[in-house]
Parts: sequence; structure tokens; C-alpha cells
Amino acid sequence: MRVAYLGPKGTFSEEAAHQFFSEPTNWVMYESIMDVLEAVYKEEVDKCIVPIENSIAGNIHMTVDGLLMYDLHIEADLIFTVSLHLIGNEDSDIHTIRTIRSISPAISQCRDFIMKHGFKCEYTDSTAKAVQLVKDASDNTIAAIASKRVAVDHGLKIIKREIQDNSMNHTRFIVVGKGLVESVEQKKTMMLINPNNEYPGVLSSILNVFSALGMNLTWIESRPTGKKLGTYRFLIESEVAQNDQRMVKAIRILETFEHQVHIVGSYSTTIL
Ligand SMILES: O=C(O)C(=O)Cc1ccccc1
Repeated sequence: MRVAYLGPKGTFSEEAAHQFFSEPTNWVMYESIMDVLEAVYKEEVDKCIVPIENSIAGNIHMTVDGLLMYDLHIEADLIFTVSLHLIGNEDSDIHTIRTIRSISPAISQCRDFIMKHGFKCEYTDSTAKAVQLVKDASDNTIAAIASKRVAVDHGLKIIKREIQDNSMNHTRFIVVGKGLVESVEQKKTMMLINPNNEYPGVLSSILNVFSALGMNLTWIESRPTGKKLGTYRFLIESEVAQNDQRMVKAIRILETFEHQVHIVGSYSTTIL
């Protein structure tokens, strides 16, 4: 099986992928989250693993948008603990650093620390890429935010450990494939709901269907339709399996109201 993830070597995606997949796997790295998702769409790989949500920084919009753009499906999700460190060259310390580099979700997870020190931020496509750039620059004013493992692999210095705003820092990754698979263990369902029209209370009428059927929701994200300002479609995750009678009923009711419902996946969560 070919599985894509965000490279280069040393990203959190790599750690999550290697811990999640037990069977022999041909790993393929891509330079951005969008490229990883595109590889599944173009069938260069069978599946991929990408981060979708972080407990401090919130949802990762590039993943949500890539999922929708390429019409991909979620096969599993996993929760992974992330520790972020400030990494620099040997002659750097907290007083020499002026600029920090990392991928946007990692920078967002360390906002308090960055504000406190007044650092300038530069964005990269991954944490490991930021470390590579810091090493190549060999400049004691630039540091990266990344994992301990990638600092050790590159022989760089950990200037400050655990710089995330909250010590309990979890990232949710999803395993994504092209088609909808019937997972053996379906515990949650992700739906894309396109409202039939824009009218006052349209979202509340959709949510009422789930509430009336006693279906707990675990995630909601609205993304623009791209057609008209102020119009949205909703990604909604429920703790109910796709084949559960309540889900079948909810979809039937929503479709009666002419909302479009598309199943993005039904799966179960792994805690790594
Ligand atoms: O850049 C990485 O290392 C990634 O895998 C993306 C990411 C960044 C921050 C937290 C979790 C995943």
C-alpha cells in the first residue's frame, strides 16, 4: 500500500503515519498538505494521512478545503500528542533569536510565547522544512518550531522546550482515501451538508434534526460555497455511525427539506 504524508523527513505527520500503519507501507512524502491530498486524488498513492484539527489552534483549513476540493473520503481518525520546541543553530539562544519559522498551525499553537518575545514569524509548509531552512541559513537570529526528533536528526540545538500555549496539545489526523470505504468499526460519521437555500435559521434547522434524534455532534466547520459572499456549506461530524437507524433517518429528513447531504466518511478514532 502507498501512503502519502507531509514531508520532509521529521514532520509530526511522519510520526503519526509510522505509528498508525502497522502493515508494510510504501511511504511517499509531499511538500505541502494540499499536494498530499492531490496525490490521493490523482491516484499516485492509495491513502494519505493529514492533520485536520489541533486542540490549541483549531481547525486546519487547508486540509478541510483539500478534502472538499478533491472530493475525498475519511477512513479513520487518530489523536496524536504534539510537543513543540524552539530549535536553532549551536551559537543561538533565546536572546539572539529575532525570527521564527514554522508551518502555520505550529505557529498558532505557540502564540503566547511568540508575543512574549516579540518574534517575527515566517511561514513554511512543514515544521521539518523550517528546521532544514534554519540549518541551511546557519544564522543565530533564526529559529524553527518543530519536534525534538527533527532537532536531533539535524544536530541542532533545542533553545527552549515545550513552547506551546498549553502543555496538553493534541492534533487530530485523518486517514484519507479517494472512495468511500465501509470501515469495519464505524463509530462516527462526517457529513458535508449543502443547504438548499440561504434563509434565516437554516443552520439551526439542520442542527435541530440531529438534536431531535439525540445525535451528539463532535465537530462543525463552515466553509464558503465560493459562489456568493456569505453563503456556506457545513461539515458536520456526529458520534453516530453511517449505518445507524438514527443517521439514516436524519439524512432522510434533511433530504426531504432539499438539503444536499454527502457522506465524507464513517470511521472510528484511535488514540496514539
Ligand atoms: O509540519 C508538520 O510537522 C506536520 O506534520 C503538520 C503539523 C504541524 C503542527 C502540529 C501537527 C501537525
